[in-house]
Amino acid sequence: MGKGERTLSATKMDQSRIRAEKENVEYVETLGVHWRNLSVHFKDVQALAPCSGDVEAGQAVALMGPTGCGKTSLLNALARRGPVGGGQVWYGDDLAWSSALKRHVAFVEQDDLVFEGLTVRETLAFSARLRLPAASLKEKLERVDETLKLLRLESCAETPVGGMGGKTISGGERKRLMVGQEMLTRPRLLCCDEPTSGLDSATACVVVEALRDLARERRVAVVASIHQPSSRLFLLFDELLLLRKGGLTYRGSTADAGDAFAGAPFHLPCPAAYSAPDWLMEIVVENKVDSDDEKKRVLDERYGPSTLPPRTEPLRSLRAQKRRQRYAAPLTEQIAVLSRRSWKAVAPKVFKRSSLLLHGGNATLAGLMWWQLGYKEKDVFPRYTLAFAIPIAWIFFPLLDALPWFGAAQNMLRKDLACNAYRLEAWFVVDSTMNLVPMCAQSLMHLTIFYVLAGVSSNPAVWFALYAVLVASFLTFQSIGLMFSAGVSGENVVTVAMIYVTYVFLFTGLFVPVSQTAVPWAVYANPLIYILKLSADAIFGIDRKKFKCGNPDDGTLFPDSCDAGGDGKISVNDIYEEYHLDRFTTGQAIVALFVMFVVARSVAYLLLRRRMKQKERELMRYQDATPTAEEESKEDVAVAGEKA
Ligand SMILES: Nc1ncnc2c1ncn2[C@@H]1O[C@H](COP(=O)(O)OP(=O)(O)OP(=O)(O)O)[C@@H](O)[C@H]1O
Repeated sequence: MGKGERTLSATKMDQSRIRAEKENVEYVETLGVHWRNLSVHFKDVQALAPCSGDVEAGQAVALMGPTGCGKTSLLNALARRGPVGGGQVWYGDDLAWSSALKRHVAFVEQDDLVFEGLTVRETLAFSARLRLPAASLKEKLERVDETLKLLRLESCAETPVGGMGGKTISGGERKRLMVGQEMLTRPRLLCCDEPTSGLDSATACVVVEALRDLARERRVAVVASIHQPSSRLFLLFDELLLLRKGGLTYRGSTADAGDAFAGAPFHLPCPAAYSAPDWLMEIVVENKVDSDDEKKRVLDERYGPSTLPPRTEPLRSLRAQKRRQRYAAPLTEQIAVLSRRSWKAVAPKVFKRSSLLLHGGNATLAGLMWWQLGYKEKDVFPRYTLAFAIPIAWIFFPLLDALPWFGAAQNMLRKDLACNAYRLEAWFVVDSTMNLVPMCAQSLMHLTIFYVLAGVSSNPAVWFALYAVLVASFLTFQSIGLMFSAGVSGENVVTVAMIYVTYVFLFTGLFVPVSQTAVPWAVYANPLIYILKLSADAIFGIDRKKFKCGNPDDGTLFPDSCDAGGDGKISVNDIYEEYHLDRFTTGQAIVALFVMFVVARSVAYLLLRRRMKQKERELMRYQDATPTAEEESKEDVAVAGEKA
């Protein structure tokens, strides 16, 4: 690190100290983590056998071991994202876990969850805006620049993170971006779950170099689980914690690890053809280090849970006068940032070629079928069916479009909610509304083509009314789709949606009179009948044109007007009567649709909330259910006393 950079980070530390003092929060410059006899259980499953260790500030520590030995469980316990079954854990010199520590501890998950459509800089900027408390926008953007530099992401800052076709960032850059998102909050302890999984060894080295630099330059305590590292990558770490199912197998410098079992009673020197990490993994996986009682005894003497002294002095909680607000950004800022983020994903869909072709093609085909309707008796029935044909696409597509909504968003949502980036309500309103924008544009194009080709009316009010019907239609059916998406899991969601679509098309009263069905109320619960009514109101009611009777010898559906004695004109009232369009009023149809929209959207939100809250509650249980400092100190002294 150059002199200039050192001065820069010294200034940053001073700023952090001043900010902490202003907020009357205890300033934490570094934060190692220490654990003694720590174990993790899930009911009867022991996920992590008792083990002890330390990760000091400024150290990069690798966590290795066979699959299922408890690496993730250990990381989760240290970052309080999972249960701590037993033993002691403390932070820094003497801090017990408390919710005030949360902001100093970051966790990088195994999955690379990025919001497709954003660039690297935008991803960091949106995270900064949502996750940095009370800093000005300028400060937040400075933090983004600093993070880009720190993780050597400057050269790809303007490259999309994925999803838009064309150039996107590499796997290694993605991993560094994940670390960068966590580094924005300047944590003192960083836990990474398999940050190199899926990367080739050269790219993995770049990621680990970034972690090591972070540890050295920023005095962050870094602990990362790692699979099959190359020798070069392995030696980038200062220390190794090697786990096996029964506990810790090695704890010490990575440089000495290869020969740790060369002597008696193990006699397992690293063969010349092997790299140290490969050799260590092999002897652990094949149980070569604990194959007899003598080896077990020596292992326990060297690395067993009681080889590091427990803490006997009381612990204390981090002093934080103000109770921190749960969300760093106010609701308005959350909505503004989420809207911009969502818009980035939605904007390319508005004029997506395939969608324009689909809806333009459908409208043209339909327009050719209902070609240039007039106002004669023969046009009455086509105009009636037109009331059905115009909104039909805006029932199907919004419903089907909404089905994958929750499945696609849930992982990202879980990650963002876990770090309190925004409220679920804010995301729900913004995301579901933004997804309507492409529909608004495409339905407008669809209606206009269809309208002109079919010669619906020269009265622009008819066009406006029909567009309003389409908006009502996709609002209602999108809400119903969201409800299915949030409430029904897996493949069943498509099955349920298809059954619902069948119901919507059958229970209209068009095929069998309502009174003759076994469940007449089911017709009235069908949103389609209200959409049909409103669509017919626009076509006949707003236009209010009379239709010229045809030749009476051909037969007529409107004998009162067209047989002898009639005036030769079919009125709107005759049409309403013939097609039972006066079953309910326009006002009743609007109210019914509005109620259905509100109910479906509210149920969708409640179902989503129920699903997300289960996970969130679990996390909060680990993060917030903490004994007071006094209780914890008593407990720790008692544990230490028992051991002594
Ligand atoms: N929530 C849970 N409920 C029940 N058992 C669990 C749970 N989480 C983990 N386990 C079990 O605990 C053991 C340790 O799991 P953990 O994920 O910590 O291992 P790991 O070393 O990280 O594995 P991998 O390298 O495959 O990711 C495994 O046997 C796992 O099945």
